[in-house]
Amino acid sequence: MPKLLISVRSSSEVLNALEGGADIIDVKDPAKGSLGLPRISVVREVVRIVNGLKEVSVAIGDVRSNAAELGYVVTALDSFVNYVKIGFALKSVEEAIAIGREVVENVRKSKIVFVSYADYHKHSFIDPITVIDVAIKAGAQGVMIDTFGKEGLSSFDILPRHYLQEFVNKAKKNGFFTAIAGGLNKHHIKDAVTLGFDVIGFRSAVCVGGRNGSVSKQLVAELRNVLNALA
Ligand SMILES: O=C[C@H](O)COP(=O)(O)O
Repeated sequence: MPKLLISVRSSSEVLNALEGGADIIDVKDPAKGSLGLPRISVVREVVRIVNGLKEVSVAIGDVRSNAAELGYVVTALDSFVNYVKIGFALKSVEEAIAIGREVVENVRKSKIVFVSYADYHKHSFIDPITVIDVAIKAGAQGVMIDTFGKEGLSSFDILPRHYLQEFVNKAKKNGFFTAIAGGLNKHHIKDAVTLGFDVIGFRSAVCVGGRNGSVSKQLVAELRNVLNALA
């Protein structure tokens, strides 16, 4: 059964996510973008509350250039979180490979997830299947699709099913685990399972008060129940 990833923006949301049935607590700052880098103090507090009971991932930004800070960020996060997610908000494959290598070379224990955007076309970013090629060259462990824009369209609204299937097949053939998020709701879970994604991620659908609101235990539990019913 795929893992249920729930994104939190503060430690006060963690218990609701855990008690609702999340498998992965994903820390990000939604006010700073799709994969907004959270403050390290928030990450530390989340890790303390999760206390090893579940996995923790951290988003390190919708990266647009090979900034020197990247290596420092992943070095700081390595080993105390399970996954580090980096968003490739980039137009150049060569730059993406250089950034991917910078991240991978500075991480020993955490798993690296290369995130691409379903709405890549709108922003002229490299597309999700090309990001798998970047992951092959740079050496990540997982690949993920999310949306860059958070104005309502889901990854399933934007990308055709055959594209998503090709993404999963190519990723698995090359040994990567796969994740999908981006405006998903409970009615997307069955499709994500059928396509073979290993992780399904949510934020907006489990928040009261929108994406910048707060995680509801009941809304997380509803997703958990849908997932369990498909097992
Ligand atoms: O990594 C998962 C994302 O936080 C999903 O956010 P969203 O459901 O608001 O698109």
